[in-house]
Amino acid sequence: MVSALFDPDHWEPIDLDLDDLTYHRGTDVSAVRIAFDRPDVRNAFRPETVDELLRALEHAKRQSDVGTVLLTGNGPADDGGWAFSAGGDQSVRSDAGYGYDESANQPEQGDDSAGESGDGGRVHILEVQRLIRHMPKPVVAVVPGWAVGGGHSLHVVCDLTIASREHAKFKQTDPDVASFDAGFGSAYLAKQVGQKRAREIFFLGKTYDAAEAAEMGMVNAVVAHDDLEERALEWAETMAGKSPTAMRMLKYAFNMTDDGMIGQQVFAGEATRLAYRTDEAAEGRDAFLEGRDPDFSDVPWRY
Ligand SMILES: CC(C)(COP(=O)(O)OP(=O)(O)OC[C@H]1O[C@@H](n2cnc3c(N)ncnc32)[C@H](O)[C@@H]1OP(=O)(O)O)[C@@H](O)C(=O)NCCC(=O)NCCSC(=O)CCC(=O)c1ccccc1C(=O)O
Repeated sequence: MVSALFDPDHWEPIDLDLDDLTYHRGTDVSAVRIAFDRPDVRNAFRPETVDELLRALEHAKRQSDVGTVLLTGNGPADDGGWAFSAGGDQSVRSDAGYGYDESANQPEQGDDSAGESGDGGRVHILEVQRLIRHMPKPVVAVVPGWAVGGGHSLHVVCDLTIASREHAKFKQTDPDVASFDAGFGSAYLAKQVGQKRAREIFFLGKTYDAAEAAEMGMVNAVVAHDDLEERALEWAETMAGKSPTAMRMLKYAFNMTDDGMIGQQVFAGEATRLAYRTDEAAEGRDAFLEGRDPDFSDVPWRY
């Protein structure tokens, strides 16, 4: 069983040789489902999990017939607990970051998905955050249980969050374990819930249920636990019916005001891609290739 909330009728597996995640593609909806699959540690992520997330998200990004990414956590654990993710796996954390399991296969050198391991530890969940942020399609956090620490930050950076009424719980333990997500996990959270609330979440470390999180503005919808994935799939179907270009441009427009020059660059890249489709662009390219001056005389100065 993948997860008690997983409906095998709607999904087929994608084989990326994953151990810490499951990865599926919708059979009748143009969505993928990526799920943490370490329920017995509340879906905490270790470096191997993060490498796999980077691979799965990059794969999802490149599927031009996939409109939505659902990110969730499988469950329940043997003790009945549910989790989206409890953040970085503290059992493999050292003073250099988070370490790989030495007894297992490590990423090969030159494997881009693994990145540089530097002095032996990794703190590369932030690369996952950036991939979600720049994903040219919506990413939905589907939260069936705990979203804690770095797991909380992941739901914050997703475009939408849908949460289990009965089991979803939101909590920031970063300062309890001497960690601090000083980017999207905190500063962007403050844009969602306001400065006082964001500071309360980090400084007091209280636990909030789905209804409280929705009231604060960091959760879009609270759904009966058993209906969680079905509702997420309905959202994916709704979004699949919309213009892919409009959705991509809107996502990047929402990002842009908070993302500085990188936000402008990402949005501008998409604008360039659209401009490349014009006759004007073809004329510029053809003139260069034919060794002549470009003739833009037929191109109107639009207003
Ligand atoms: C999530 C809890 C609140 C759940 O509580 P409860 O339901 O009572 O279950 P437990 O009995 O506590 O846990 C069950 C089982 O899971 C293990 N476990 C839970 N969380 C983790 C974890 N994060 N790491 C390792 N193991 C975990 C727990 O030990 C139990 O195991 P048993 O063997 O059965 O005893 C509660 O579990 C809890 O508070 N968990 C810790 C949450 C936490 O502090 N997370 C880490 C925050 S820091 C972080 O996430 C890294 C931040 C980060 O990503 C980052 C930030 C800035 C720069 C870079 C990075 C980066 O790249 O990493």
